[in-house]
Amino acid sequence: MLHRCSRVLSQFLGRGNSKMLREAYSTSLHCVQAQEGMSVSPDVIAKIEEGYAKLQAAPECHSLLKKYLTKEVVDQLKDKKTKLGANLLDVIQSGVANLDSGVGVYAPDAEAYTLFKPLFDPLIQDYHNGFAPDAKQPNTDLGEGKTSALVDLDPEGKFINSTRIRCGRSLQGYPFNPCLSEANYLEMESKVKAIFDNITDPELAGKYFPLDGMTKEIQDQLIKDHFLFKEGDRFLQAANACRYWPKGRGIFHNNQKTFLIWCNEEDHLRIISMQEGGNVGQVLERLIKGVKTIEKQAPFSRDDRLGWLTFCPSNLGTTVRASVHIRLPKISAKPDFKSICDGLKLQIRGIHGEHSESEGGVYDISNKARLGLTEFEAVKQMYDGIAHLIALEKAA
Ligand SMILES: Nc1ncnc2c1ncn2[C@@H]1O[C@H](COP(=O)(O)OP(=O)(O)OP(=O)(O)O)[C@@H](O)[C@H]1O
Repeated sequence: MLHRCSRVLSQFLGRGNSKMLREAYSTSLHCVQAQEGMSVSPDVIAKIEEGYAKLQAAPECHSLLKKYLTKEVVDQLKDKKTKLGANLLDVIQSGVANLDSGVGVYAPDAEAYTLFKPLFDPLIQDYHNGFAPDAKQPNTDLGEGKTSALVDLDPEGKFINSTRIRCGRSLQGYPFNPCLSEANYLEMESKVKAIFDNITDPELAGKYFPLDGMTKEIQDQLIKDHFLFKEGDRFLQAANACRYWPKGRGIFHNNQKTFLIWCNEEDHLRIISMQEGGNVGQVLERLIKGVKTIEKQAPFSRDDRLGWLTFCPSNLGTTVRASVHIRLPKISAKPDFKSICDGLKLQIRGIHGEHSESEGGVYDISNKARLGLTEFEAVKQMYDGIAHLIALEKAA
């Protein structure tokens, strides 16, 4: 049996003192009793083996999961369990259910990254531009003092609709989605809400809107306007990441909706800065201020090798995805558009985010790698790549 205990500290939360909040936070971390001696049940092992066979038998599947879940890896890992009780099936089930996954794996808790490293390490190396098993994420450098170098990419407003930079953070002391209870979700939400209530900077201050109780109209409008996460993502659902929905989920935003924080979607927190146009420097400057404000009050999980820890290995390290919504009608019509973007280490998505299509010729283009480089370098990768694409478009 897995036992979790946590002490309620609501009497501390909500008071406007960040030191007090931080102390209250750290004394309420979870106590988790290890499950030593418990093995993985035969039916779970059978499902892992069936999953492996399903992937192998699917020619349409090109996920990194399929590439790196070899027979040897299955045999080596199928009977392993983390201290919180997560097994290989928890890691692979989304990619097995969704054969069109690009990555196909999630880490149910932080320990999964080390316990299941024969699967994670080569997959991480492949996704993050060759980040080797002995490589180490550099120290955090969000780009303080350097944002003025990122001048507006599109001062005439011909190509870029909007710019967005987000990063993810996991609250120390809590595992990731599949291992969280309903009480965990609610407790985390109340902790971060107290932190949000404490934001006083006029550019950042705003309000938290829980999903539970939000009208369908408001929710749909926020999604349509690109501010809020979608509901019912089949990749997350199959990863067991949507349990107790909408409990503990929500969005904080300032009045202008240029600084936003998602609570308990894929990651515990997603911190987002966005605005219309191509002024990357301004967007990054606001994100830096926001991240520094939040991290003063909440300790986040960071691994010496993998950097900031996230549920999906594609987000490890910096966790930064810096994107523009951009129209490049001439070059995006060319058959080599994707390979040009690959060469610039850029990822193309549709207008409504991952797994969506372009609309009206607008693409979401961002840095692809998030690990093995600093936060500023990740943003700069997008910045330089987009500057190059705009030059190609102008010349086409
Ligand atoms: N540059 C941008 N301008 C406006 N909206 C954006 C921009 N980039 C992304 N978005 C919007 O943000 C929302 C979330 O997108 P998406 O889920 O692809 O990315 P994400 O937040 O980086 O998370 P993940 O990579 O985990 O999916 C979507 O509505 C998407 O259209």
